[in-house]
Amino acid sequence: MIKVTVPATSANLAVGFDCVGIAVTMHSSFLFSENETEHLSISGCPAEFQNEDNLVYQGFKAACDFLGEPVPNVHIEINSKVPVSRGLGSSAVCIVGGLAGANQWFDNPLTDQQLLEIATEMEGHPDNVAPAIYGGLCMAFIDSHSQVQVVKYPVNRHYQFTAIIPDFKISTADARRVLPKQMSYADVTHQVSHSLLMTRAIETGNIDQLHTAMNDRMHEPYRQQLIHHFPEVKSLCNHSDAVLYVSGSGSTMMAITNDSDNQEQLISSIQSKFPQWSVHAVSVDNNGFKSEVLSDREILHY
Ligand SMILES: Nc1ncnc2c1ncn2[C@@H]1O[C@H](COP(=O)(O)OP(=O)(O)OP(=O)(O)O)[C@@H](O)[C@H]1O
Ligand SMILES: N[C@@H](CCO)C(=O)O
Repeated sequence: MIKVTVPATSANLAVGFDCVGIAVTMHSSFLFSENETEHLSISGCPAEFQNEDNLVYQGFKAACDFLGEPVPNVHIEINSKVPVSRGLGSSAVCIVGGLAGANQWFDNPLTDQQLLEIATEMEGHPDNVAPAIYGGLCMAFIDSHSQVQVVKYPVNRHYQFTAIIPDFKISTADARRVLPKQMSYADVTHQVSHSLLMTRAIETGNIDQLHTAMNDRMHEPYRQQLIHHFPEVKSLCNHSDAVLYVSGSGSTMMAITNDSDNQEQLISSIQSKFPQWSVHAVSVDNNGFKSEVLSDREILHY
């Protein structure tokens, strides 16, 4: 039996739309085993995803196709801690999980770069799949030769991340539909300068610079209409000196602090104002996905 563990990812970091994402310590795991009765069965996820269209299976199949191998009859057990359509990269987690499961099945012939290329094609943009594969804060883009380039940036160890997860979904497709088709030169200049400052402030731990940097003009102004209570959350963050951004395409909002008292104060203020939401303190996952073949003894523990 094969086990793959994949971290959730938080994309965009405000001014890094479609090219920056960070892996965090919230994980989903996937078990792959031979299926002796049918070509596919899936357990552990909502019934609506227990079919051929399941993204874990689609990833599994894509890797088999890439390798020119017949798709094995498989049972997939999903244990997902990453909420669906909440801006924490659940689709990227599934795609990377399926690709890595098939790769392990055939003794890992694919490199991480090849997994990245296939995953990016499936997801449409690399900002979630890159950190799910490599861990840490990744800047990733498709270059003029159609290759996916990735650069990892350091994250200052004094920062704390808090995922504020509302009780409603926003699908990425819906959140992309509200975006304008064009930007002015002035807005592009704003975006480039602020994203450079963002990566620098993330590295140095200068939270004042991070406040200045995370002022997005590409997507957050348009997506805030989909995230009820964004202004109230922002105001609570201001009281705790926390920087706030829309994680991926929402609905999760990610807060960054550099003082643990501020983080605790923020968590308790969000919990009392929005008791139906979940709030998680998370750290950076620097490793990315992990795949392994479980021993008989380990299988017994499942
Ligand atoms: N546990 C799961 N089991 C099966 N499919 C899942 C699971 N979690 C997510 N998915 C798939 O991922 C889709 C959600 O992807 P979507 O891009 O809308 O949101 P997201 O990836 O969570 O958010 P974002 O890309 O903004 O971080 C679901 O419709 C489903 O196809
Ligand atoms: N960069 C993507 C992340 C969500 O998949 C977006 O904001 O639409």
